[in-house]
Amino acid sequence: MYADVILPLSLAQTYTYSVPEEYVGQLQEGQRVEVQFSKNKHYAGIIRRLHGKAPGFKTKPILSVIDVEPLLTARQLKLWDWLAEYYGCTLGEVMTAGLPSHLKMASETIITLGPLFSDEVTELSEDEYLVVEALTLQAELSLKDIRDILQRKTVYPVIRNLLDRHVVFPKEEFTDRYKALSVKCVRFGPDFQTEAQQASAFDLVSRSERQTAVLLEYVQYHRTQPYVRRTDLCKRTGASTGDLRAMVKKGIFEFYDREVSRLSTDGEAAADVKPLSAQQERALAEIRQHQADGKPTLLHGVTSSGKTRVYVELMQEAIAAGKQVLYLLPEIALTGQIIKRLQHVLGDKIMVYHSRLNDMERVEIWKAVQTGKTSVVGPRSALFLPFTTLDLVVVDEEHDPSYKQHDPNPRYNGRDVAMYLAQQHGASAILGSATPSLESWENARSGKYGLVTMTERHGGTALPEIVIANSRETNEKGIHHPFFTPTLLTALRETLERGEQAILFQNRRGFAPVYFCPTCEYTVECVNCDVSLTYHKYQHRLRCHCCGYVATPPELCPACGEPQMKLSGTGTEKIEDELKIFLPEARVARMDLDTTRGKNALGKLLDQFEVGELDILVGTQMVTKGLDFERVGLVGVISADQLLRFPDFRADERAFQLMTQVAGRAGRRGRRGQVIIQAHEGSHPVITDVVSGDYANFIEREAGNRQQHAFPPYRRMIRLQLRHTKRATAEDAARLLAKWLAHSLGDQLEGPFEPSVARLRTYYLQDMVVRFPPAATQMKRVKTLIQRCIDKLAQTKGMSGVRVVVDVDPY
Ligand SMILES: Nc1ncnc2c1ncn2[C@@H]1O[C@H](COP(=O)(O)OP(=O)(O)OP(=O)(O)O)[C@@H](O)[C@H]1O
Ligand SMILES: [Zn+2]
Repeated sequence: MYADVILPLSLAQTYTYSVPEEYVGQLQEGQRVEVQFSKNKHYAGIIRRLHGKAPGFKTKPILSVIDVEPLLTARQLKLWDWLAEYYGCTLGEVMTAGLPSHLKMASETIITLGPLFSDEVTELSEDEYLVVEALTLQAELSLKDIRDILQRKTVYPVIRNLLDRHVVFPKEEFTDRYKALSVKCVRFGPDFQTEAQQASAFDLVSRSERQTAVLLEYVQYHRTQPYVRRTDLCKRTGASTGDLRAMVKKGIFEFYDREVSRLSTDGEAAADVKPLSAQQERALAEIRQHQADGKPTLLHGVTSSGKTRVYVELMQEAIAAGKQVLYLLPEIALTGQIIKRLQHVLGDKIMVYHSRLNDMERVEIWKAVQTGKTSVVGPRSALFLPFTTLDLVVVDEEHDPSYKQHDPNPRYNGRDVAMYLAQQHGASAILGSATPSLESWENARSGKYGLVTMTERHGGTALPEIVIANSRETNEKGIHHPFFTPTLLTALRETLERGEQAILFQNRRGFAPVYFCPTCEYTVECVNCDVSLTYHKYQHRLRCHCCGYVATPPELCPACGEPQMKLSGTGTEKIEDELKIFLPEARVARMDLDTTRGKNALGKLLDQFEVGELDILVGTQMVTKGLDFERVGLVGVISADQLLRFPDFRADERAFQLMTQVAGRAGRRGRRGQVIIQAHEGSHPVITDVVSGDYANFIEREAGNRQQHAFPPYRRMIRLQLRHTKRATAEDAARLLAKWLAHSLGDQLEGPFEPSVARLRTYYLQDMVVRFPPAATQMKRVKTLIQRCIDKLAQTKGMSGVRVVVDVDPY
């Protein structure tokens, strides 16, 4: 008997091993087994198939069985198959993306003793004991070391047991594992424990209306909530922390820190949700109709129309029926308010899966999901969890480009995989956005999806007023500023005077994207990539935004020796910097990749903005995503032209989405918000549609353009990228491959050509693009052809080192 095993490698789909007599009858698909790969390398692989067909080579035996029960469900294996097939990658690459590293073990995996380990952990087997003893002496060991220590070939089952019992840990996740999050809460002080004492507290505060209100609210709120957070109490009564402190001084209250798990709300009771508005009721009824017809729904609701409340209603229902829900979000939106809102109403029934979790937390969620009782909110990686009773899949902000994984394989689109997953489970699916992607809009138009629209903002607030400021505008002295028009500055001042907040959007981080010599026009470029280095003022460094290369800015021009290097272009850092000159009093913070790298940095920033410790938030596209703040009165788009100039067939769509989304952050409650878009080309049709909020007009024109120029979704698209460290080899390979492909594809093939960044991380790049009609048979034909040609290239003399990256739906 033989087993085809998936290994975390990108060579072949599976690797065949023989099943030793002792394991026959024990093995199942989806189980992990330990196998030897090369001479010295062991892996935990996953059984994909068991069969009796001997391969044409001598097989190695399976060394040990790691799992008693399969780790992967049959559905997951099918999903993996589909991903590998559709996106043209290996199952091993899917495995690498889909399994928490805790569950992948390989010879080089390093383990250490867990910090909670004490000698009291008994019931260690003899082998386990040996490992633990070695670890107390040596701090860390690789699985290979352990094989030597135990003097046996197979150590994975031993390690698995130790991992499961948290005696040992894979090393990578040692950082901040036990840092529990805590929240400040309020409770009665020791002298106010009885009802009589509590009644007397009212006398103590009778002179202060505010404190009386706080006390009253506390008593009532505490009836429904096991814990009362300080911030909640302040919010509900309008009291300040100072008011509460005064009451602590009187001994009535005391503050305490309550630890909360980062994974769940720790059994906190779910709160009641607000009743649905008429618009939400109607949307819900329509969604149910589409569900009954077995169709996914596209929920197109303007910004702040209250789409989340609609999802929550459906999620509650599914969860109450004992089923699972998967709520997908773009990664960046995950830190914030939406999580709080979901947990507020769904309590510990929903867990948050995101990239900032450590591996142990991931495994914890994996196991919880496997029981079929836990629902999940997460980014695209949550699609790989072992759902068993999935009933509803929500894809929020479905238009968001970050659903696509660009690198490495599998280069999948989370939204599209979500649709497959939903279908696989017979779950209903909802895609939501204020600016639906053209693909989804087209699916709705063709009747494949049901369409539900919400045109009003919740609470009847008007959509913000959008005005265009000409970038060339000068002030009263005739002076022109490169990125602050007088219109924007005036509006900023007025906003702050009203006590409101502002958001400024510029899609470029750093201080200035170009550092050049005005004398000879030399531009400092990355040594690894064909891009100019971005100047970061705060660190006084030049950085490559493609590969991370860092350099000190040269004082003299490296080409001509002139000492007057200059900066050009505008990044978020520069905007933040210059704001200090125009608005010295304003409290400004920046939100981009550079300021949000730390584990909790982003959450902290958003909290500060929420409670009003900041006046202006300057940021990249991060600030456009799903933020819901009460007091944002103004949104400024620093340069619309920059968004529209992007060299991509989706540039217009992206620009429309970004501007509409960021505009939607303004005036979400109460006063109507204001949006200022700075542009040279203010009459660009995309800007006109953003200003009038005319999605229909925009999308119909966009659909027409794409149809006319044969772009997705009216054509399928596959991009091939060849990479090699020698330019000539990359070019030769590209020419060869293109010749073979063109033979069958004719003018469906474009290229080869150099992409706009022609060298990346020391590799020279050559691109080609295949566009073809969307029939499924075509897809199969093209992919088979591509694979054949790539195989042929690999066998061509001198070309074996050329890497070919296949990207299906590369957008
Ligand atoms: N039924 C309701 N009762 C009370 N408040 C509501 C209700 N529905 C929505 N809201 C409030 O309206 C605001 C906007 O809702 P929400 O954030 O869900 O909008 P959205 O459609 O997701 O917007 P965006 O696409 O801009 O993210 C939120 O502050 C939310 O709390
Ligand atoms: Zn670089």
